[in-house]
Amino acid sequence: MSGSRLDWRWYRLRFRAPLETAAGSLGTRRGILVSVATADGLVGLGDVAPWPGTEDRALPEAADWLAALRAVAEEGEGALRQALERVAAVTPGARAARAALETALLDVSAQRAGVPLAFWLRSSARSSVPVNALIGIADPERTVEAARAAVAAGFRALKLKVRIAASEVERVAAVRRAVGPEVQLRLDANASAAVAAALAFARAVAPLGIEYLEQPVGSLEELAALRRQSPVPLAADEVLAGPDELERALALGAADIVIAKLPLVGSVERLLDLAERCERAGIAVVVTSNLESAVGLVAALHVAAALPGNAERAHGLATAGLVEPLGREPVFQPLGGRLVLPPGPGLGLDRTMMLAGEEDG
Ligand SMILES: O=C(O)CCC(=O)c1ccccc1C(=O)O
Ligand SMILES: [Mg+2]
Repeated sequence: MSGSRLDWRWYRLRFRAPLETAAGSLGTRRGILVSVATADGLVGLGDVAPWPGTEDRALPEAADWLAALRAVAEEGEGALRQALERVAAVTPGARAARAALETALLDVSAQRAGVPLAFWLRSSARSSVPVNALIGIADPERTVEAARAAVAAGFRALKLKVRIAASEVERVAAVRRAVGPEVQLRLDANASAAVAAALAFARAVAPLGIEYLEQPVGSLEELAALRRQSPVPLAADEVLAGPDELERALALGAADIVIAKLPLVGSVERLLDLAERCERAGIAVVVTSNLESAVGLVAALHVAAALPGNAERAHGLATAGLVEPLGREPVFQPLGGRLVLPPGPGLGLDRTMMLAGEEDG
């Protein structure tokens, strides 16, 4: 038999505690696990994990996009690979599905070559990646406690979710006092403020030594305007969701740092190309999870390990512990502030373990 098989299963992740952000509180998230089984007996995996909170619209788009490729997969793996290049992925759901299918096919290729996916993508990849701890919005005491615990566990970078408000400056200052001057602090405001308020906030936190302020305002134009005056470097995240937004961000000079999430970019290979371009333009790329299952998280880890640029830059991948694992999947918990690639070929996941499990979502 020369055909391949494309399958998928809906999942639901439950947060151990709600994650509070300036854009709202997250208690669950849904996604779709994708598998490609090849004629030579390999199984590749991918994760459809659109922006949390957009699942109602994006997951049906993703499932429709996958359904259109199921018959192509039966013609064979080669036909599926060609279709992946040809078939447009216009909607956010289709882009997340495209990222998942491409991940599954790359997983298969790297397994065939007998190397971890990161090394299949780039021979000079690294086998571990520094990561930032993620701390949601909470009162100052709990924030400081979480920051101390993260530093004690070996994290050298912390990302605090913040609101753009005068009261938040004191919370950030309390963290800086608790962790000392060496730990990197990143602040993420999730597109919640206007330019004037964001500028006042940036000026107020600048003396605390902030690595960057992530997406304080909603649009690229606002980010560009803010960046002309902000004493703190700015990162673009949710504003990059569209297919051409990174081009616009570069043209506008909207960001010092680009946050790259695989389901939003829609392609591993495109993400790596964009990262090359950003690095040449002096813009740092930080890969983050999208709060997905172990499949999407480990895919992002391989991509982060294959990125060009500073190998010691921390990425936003310390999120496995925030949610209940799906069944018996491995939990990618950082050790000493780093995530280590699983040693096996491809994504390095046990395929049978990932595919067993109830449909949910
Ligand atoms: O960057 C991290 O440390 C974790 C990832 C994260 O914060 C995130 C996860 C899902 C959706 C949005 C975001 C975000 O950066 O705003
Ligand atoms: Mg963000």
